[in-house]
Amino acid sequence: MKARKEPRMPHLKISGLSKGFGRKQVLDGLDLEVQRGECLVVFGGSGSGKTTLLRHIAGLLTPDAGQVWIDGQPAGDSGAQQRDVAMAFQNFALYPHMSAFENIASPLRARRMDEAAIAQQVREVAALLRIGPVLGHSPRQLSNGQKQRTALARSLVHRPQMLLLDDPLRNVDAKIRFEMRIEFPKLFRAFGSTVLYVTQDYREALALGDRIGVLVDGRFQQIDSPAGVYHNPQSRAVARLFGDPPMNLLEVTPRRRPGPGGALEVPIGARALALPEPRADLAGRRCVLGVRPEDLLFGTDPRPGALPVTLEAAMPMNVRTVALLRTDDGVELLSSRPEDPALAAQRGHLRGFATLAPGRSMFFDPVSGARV
Ligand SMILES: Nc1ncnc2c1ncn2[C@@H]1O[C@H](COP(=O)(O)OP(=O)(O)OP(=O)(O)O)[C@@H](O)[C@H]1O
Repeated sequence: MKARKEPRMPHLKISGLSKGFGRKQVLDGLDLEVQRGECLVVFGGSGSGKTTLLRHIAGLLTPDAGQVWIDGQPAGDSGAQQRDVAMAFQNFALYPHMSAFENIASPLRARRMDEAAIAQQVREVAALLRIGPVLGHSPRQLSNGQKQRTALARSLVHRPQMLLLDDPLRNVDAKIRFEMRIEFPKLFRAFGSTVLYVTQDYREALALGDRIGVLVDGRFQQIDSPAGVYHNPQSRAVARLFGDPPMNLLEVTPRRRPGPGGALEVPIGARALALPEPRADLAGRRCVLGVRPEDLLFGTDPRPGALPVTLEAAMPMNVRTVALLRTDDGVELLSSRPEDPALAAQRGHLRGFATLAPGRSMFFDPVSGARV
């Protein structure tokens, strides 16, 4: 007889979680499942409820409704201490009177571990975080990056099964943020912890998440892989949260192009832009067209179905060049392409044409914002 495959129990399961403070509903029937060893990034704007969610998982808040399960056990049944959940906050405060070693050792001392085991575990985690040489220093002798690593070592040292990180890179400089973004995935893998990682920075979310939960209005609007939220957003709200420069969003009513074939175009002012995808279902329907700047192509050669535009300005941005285009009716569009010094050096206005990259346009309902 064949063995039946048991469905894997999620390490963390949240269903219908609701929480309000006064009249403000912060979490509104939120659902989530996270597998053991997974890094789920909770991404949302300031005040969207990210910290409130982590505090429920850590057992520091009681929900108004709904439930948190850890390993299939209702989380309310045991205190946060027993749950093997570690939480680290934005400011990562270190004890100022203790050395880096003692700061890292403090959770182990609280567990009454013996000295030899403490020394070994502290040294192991310090080696992984590359702070071995500064373990004897006090916090004021550490650079900001070393402080950050020390604080992180303190939350990882007892190898928590679940690690809740509340925007840990918010207050560090760009260089450390970049370094840690590269190192975090390796560290998380080395420790095997399930990680819930809160951030307001979409680049951090894309870099770190196995999956990203996009928190808007107290619920996850989409929980998906980084590629999924970026290339296949299920709503306008999710689409506009990812990407810099942001996605072009235009209210349009697609119509059939003259001639045979049944292809569509979107009128923009007095002209129209041909749609490369077959979306006959959208003919005559008012909707919002979403096009990422990298999918709006600019060139100086006329092409059938291209939209005449004027290049107003081009600026370098990271290793890309972003062009601000304007249609003859004054509609502004952003187009981006791999670094293009000739375009970036362009002075004065340049006439040209905009076209859509095939298969990359998205459409949203103008009222609900849902993908159509
Ligand atoms: N204990 C509390 N009492 C009253 N209101 C609270 C309390 N905790 C949080 N709030 C409110 O709930 C909302 C969500 O707060 P929360 O800290 O969860 O947001 P966040 O997404 O983590 O924001 P940020 O990214 O800015 O830290 C905010 O409007 C906040 O003012």
